[in-house]
Amino acid sequence: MTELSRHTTARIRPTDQEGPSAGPTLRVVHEPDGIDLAAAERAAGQFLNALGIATSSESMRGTPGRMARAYAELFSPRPFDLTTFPNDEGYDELVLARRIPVRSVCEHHLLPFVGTAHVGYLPGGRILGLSKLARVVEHFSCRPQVQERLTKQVADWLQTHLEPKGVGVVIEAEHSCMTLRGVQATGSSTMTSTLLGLLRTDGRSRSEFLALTGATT
Ligand SMILES: Nc1nc2c(ncn2[C@@H]2O[C@H](COP(=O)(O)OP(=O)(O)OP(=O)(O)O)[C@@H](O)[C@H]2O)c(=O)[nH]1
Ligand SMILES: [Zn+2]
Repeated sequence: MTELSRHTTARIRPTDQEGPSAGPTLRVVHEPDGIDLAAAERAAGQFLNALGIATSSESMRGTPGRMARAYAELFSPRPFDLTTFPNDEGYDELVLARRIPVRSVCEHHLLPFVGTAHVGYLPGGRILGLSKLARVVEHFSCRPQVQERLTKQVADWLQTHLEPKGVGVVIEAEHSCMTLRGVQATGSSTMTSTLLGLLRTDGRSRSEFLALTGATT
């Protein structure tokens, strides 16, 4: 079973199973392997105590529970409908959503990385509700991640479910594990990209996409 299928369920409602694969009511649900908040709270308390941090004061008594709920929230994306519309006008130029916020957690240190994503596609038979580009980014951000995988998962998922002529994803993010601690490279950011279909193979489309995202060829 792939990483994608293990974590992500895309359901088509029974009333609407006909038409292209990305029909108007494709329900996207993330099913984490199982969140036990009580166990997470106990573990968070032990973790803090093991680091010499007492949790007995009034102001910190609730901290293990808050930690458990905070991480559970970071790992629980909101379900959404992947709404698409027929491309009746045959629009065949780039659709690009820029500066979509990215908030994720690196899987090595469980520290946040934050930045922006530029997500674009060249339409095929259907166009996508614009907000869904940001929802797909959120969907794959809400789990322990590496930026390279996040970038590729967003692109691959759109390619599979929207079937456009091309997809491009560029992410620029600051990893707090690299800025607040460790090497302490304050202000550094990391860029990653995935280009698929015509955005990968057609020189003009590729250059246009990279120019509009501010990335260089
Ligand atoms: N490729 C990649 N690496 C990441 C990402 N997020 C964090 N890392 C890196 O994961 C690596 C883990 O390396 P380790 O040597 O095991 O961890 P460490 O001793 O804490 O390393 P330092 O951060 O260098 O102190 C670090 O180099 C992090 O910068 C990511 O999204 N992609
Ligand atoms: Zn890290």
